[in-house]
Amino acid sequence: MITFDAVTKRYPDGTVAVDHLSLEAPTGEITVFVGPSGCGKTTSLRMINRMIDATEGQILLDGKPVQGIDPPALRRGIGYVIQQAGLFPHRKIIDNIATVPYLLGWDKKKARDRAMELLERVGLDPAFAGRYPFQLSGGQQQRVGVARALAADPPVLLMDEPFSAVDPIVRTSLQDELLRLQNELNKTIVFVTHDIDEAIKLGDRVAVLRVGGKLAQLADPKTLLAEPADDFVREFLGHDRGIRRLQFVSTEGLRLRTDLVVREGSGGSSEPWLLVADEGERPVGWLSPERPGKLEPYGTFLLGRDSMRSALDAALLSPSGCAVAVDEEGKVVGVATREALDEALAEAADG
Ligand SMILES: Nc1ncnc2c1ncn2[C@@H]1O[C@H](COP(=O)(O)OP(=O)(O)OP(=O)(O)O)[C@@H](O)[C@H]1O
Repeated sequence: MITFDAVTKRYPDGTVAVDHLSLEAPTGEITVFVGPSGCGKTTSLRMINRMIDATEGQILLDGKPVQGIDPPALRRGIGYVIQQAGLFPHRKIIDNIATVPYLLGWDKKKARDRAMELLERVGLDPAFAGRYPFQLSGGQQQRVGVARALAADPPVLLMDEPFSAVDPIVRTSLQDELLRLQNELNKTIVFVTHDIDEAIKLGDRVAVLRVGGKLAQLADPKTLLAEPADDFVREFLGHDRGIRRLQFVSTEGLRLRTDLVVREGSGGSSEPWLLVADEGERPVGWLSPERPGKLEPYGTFLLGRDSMRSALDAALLSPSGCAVAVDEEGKVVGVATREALDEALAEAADG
């Protein structure tokens, strides 16, 4: 657990970057610091590993003030990932990853074995081990940065805008990868971003900071979206707040119709749309009895696993306005009609 206890940072020129910040980043969870440019996110993060020292207040690591721990010893237990990875350009990937194990005096073979293990863990081809950073894409370098931070298995990981320099598709896959890794590793992670979508996706808890380094709100993403503390947070969350909230509404109890699912070639119905499924019960397309023989596109969501946001998206992908519920194998479970989606939305708005 990392505890900020009334932490203030005043730079020598008088700028107050962080102002009486008090919060806890629980063990094994991802705590995200988010806020507009200059609100003190990076300063807060760097005070944890003492790259910057607090002016007032204390930061405690599992109850021990970090100010009392020698910085090199402190940083051995804290992995650090920055934007654009910050890899050593003249070292091979394997040696970049093994940086901290080498510093800790591990023997070369053990350090390199560990680096190879991590290379795979972060989803990279072992063949990259012998390359240099410039021979990797930005996203691949970022994965190496994560592997390097994890090399000595530190319990704490600090990540400062680690994915902001890559394109949106690579960014999404890096975020997914981090969540997958965290599932296995359960590190205490503090993650800095200015992107609220990233904060909501990754954070178990999200700390919204305002310029002047004051905490505006600390909450889990669902609560943040449902109950912003004030106008600043509401504005920062943006106009899509309602839609984003649907990410946290389950599709589990959604009312489904199975009578609208038919086999190819079946005819005659008074329904405006029927979903055609193949022999293996997989969806093929929507059929309007008015236009026999012409199948229209469909959208699916995984029942109970995907959120209402995905179900709505699936409905919007089809002229039928209905979403197709499937199971883990992609087989049709039923169809959520507009009425069923409406009901669920009304319930979500109430709750
Ligand atoms: N060494 C310094 N000396 C004086 N002021 C500083 C120094 N470093 C940062 N600041 C100021 O402290 C405030 C907080 O900076 P910080 O880098 O922590 O913000 P941030 O939220 O991480 O911003 P960004 O999202 O733009 O990276 C800013 O006003 C910044 O100009």
